[in-house]
Amino acid sequence: MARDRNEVVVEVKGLRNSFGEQVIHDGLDLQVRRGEILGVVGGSGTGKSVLMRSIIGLQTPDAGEITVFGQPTIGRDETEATDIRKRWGVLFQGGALFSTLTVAENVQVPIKEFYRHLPAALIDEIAAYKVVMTGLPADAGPKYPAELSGGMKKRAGLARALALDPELLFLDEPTAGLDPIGAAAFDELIRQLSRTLGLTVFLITHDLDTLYAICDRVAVLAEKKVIAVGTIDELIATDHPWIQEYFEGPRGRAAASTREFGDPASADAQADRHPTEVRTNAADAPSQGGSADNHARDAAETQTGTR
Ligand SMILES: Nc1ncnc2c1ncn2[C@@H]1O[C@H](COP(=O)(O)OP(=O)(O)OP(=O)(O)O)[C@@H](O)[C@H]1O
Repeated sequence: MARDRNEVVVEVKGLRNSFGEQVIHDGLDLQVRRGEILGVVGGSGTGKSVLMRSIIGLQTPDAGEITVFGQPTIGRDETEATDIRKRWGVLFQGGALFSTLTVAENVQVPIKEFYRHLPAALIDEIAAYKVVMTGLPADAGPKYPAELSGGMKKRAGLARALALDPELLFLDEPTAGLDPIGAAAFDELIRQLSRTLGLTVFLITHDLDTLYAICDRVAVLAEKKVIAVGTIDELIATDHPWIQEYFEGPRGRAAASTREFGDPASADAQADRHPTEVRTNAADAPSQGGSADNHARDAAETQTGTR
């Protein structure tokens, strides 16, 4: 049965997060719709990763409501939380693979966690399929992360995120650290997978090329909330200074010109837009909190949470 592309898959209402005196989010609202690739941007330290961690249950907010697939995620008992978690995959910043496991074993971690009674041969087969699905050569399965290039590590992390056939994919800066060709290839992979598998994608990025190439809508974090959501053209039409500087500055213009000169991926993305809504509020520039040790933190989370 065809799925309603206006269905809200993730809904965040009135989110508040703080660390001691530092308030990260206050009154943050956001919706992610079925089948869209939603880019999430904002200055460093504006709380993009904390938002993602709140949605996936790694961060307990001070206040607010979060529903995923129509079900509240805060305060659920373990069984209910597990049932929801099975339906999403996460690629953390840096890939966060277990360094002592091979690629195939990394991909098997969530399968064994959630479906421990599956026969070993079937788990092997599923993992091998996911490895190939992300464009890795079949012989990458027995390799350790240290033997892989940066781009291959990202693909291995993506294979693990896809292990359970998720409907919803969270990606935290997936192209960070990749060369432009590798980044464009990874963008294309995400776009293809999202189309083929009907995935909904929540994608944190600083990469303007990624936004133009594959995102249906973009949410801008600033001033402790989501100050605007819409297509890039709609965002550019707003007069918020950070949005203007971001999209109309030299790097933004360079990324836009790539689109204008016929990048096929972005042309498709533009042609298949969802109905959009643009909201903006106060015109102040966003706060620029420092964000230390994100990579170490994500790796630590992966050690405990597998995704
Ligand atoms: N566990 C934590 N304890 C204390 N402060 C934290 C914690 N997690 C995040 N922060 C702080 O919250 C703020 C937002 O962090 P977050 O990692 O979400 O930012 P970000 O927008 O993803 O930044 P970047 O673009 O640099 O990755 C930062 O100031 C960060 O230092």
